[in-house]
Amino acid sequence: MSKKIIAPSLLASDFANLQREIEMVNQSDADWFHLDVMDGVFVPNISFGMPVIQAIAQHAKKPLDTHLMIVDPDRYIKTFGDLGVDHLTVHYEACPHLHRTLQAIKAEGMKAGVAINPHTSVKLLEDTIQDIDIVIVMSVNPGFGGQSFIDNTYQKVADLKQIIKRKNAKTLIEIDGGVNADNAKKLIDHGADVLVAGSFVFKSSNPTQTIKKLKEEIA
Ligand SMILES: O=C(CO)[C@@H](O)[C@H](O)COP(=O)(O)O
Ligand SMILES: [Fe+2]
Repeated sequence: MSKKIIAPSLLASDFANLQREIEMVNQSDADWFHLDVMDGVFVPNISFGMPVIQAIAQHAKKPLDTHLMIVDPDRYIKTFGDLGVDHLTVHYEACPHLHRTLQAIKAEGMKAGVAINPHTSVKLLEDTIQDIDIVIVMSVNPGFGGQSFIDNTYQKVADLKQIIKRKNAKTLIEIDGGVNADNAKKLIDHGADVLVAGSFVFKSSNPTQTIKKLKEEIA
């Protein structure tokens, strides 16, 4: 069985001590950094953008998994590539020419991801799945950390796993939103490969230990 991945979301970290938070993730059992970019249009919130990611990239020693919650993401693909981002995920709902967008991301040397909102069926990815490196199944409505996990995610993960198998694709399934020690193992059992965790990690009293426990939970 392939290695399961934990990606702490810096959205829930202490921005006033960002370097310290990055070092914590560097030293921890976490595998990736998850970076949430929000534009205040696609989602009703604004997080951080290029200058902050540039600063993060200077200190982070693990892959940068970047989740764009923005309209018209094609405008910035080259910029994110130049910043050294490793994975660039766009929203299905924001891309009228998804196949073209995926090719453009790969042409800049990044892994190409597609995120789907809770109301978006995994069936809509059938025709592009072989071109997608990562699918982020949103288990909350995007825009904010600290929300409650939506239960029908389990079924979506199982259905998506079937599509990936049937199409002989190598796509990773990533779950984003409300992930904690209570749902982590069940998500993996349904077919997830990557779990994003924001509040559960950074709002805990010992984030390093929390990451370690999550990793043990899904091992
Ligand atoms: O993309 C998003 C929210 O839109 C996520 O990446 C959150 O940052 C996850 O935070 P928690 O739900 O784990 O607190
Ligand atoms: Fe995210």
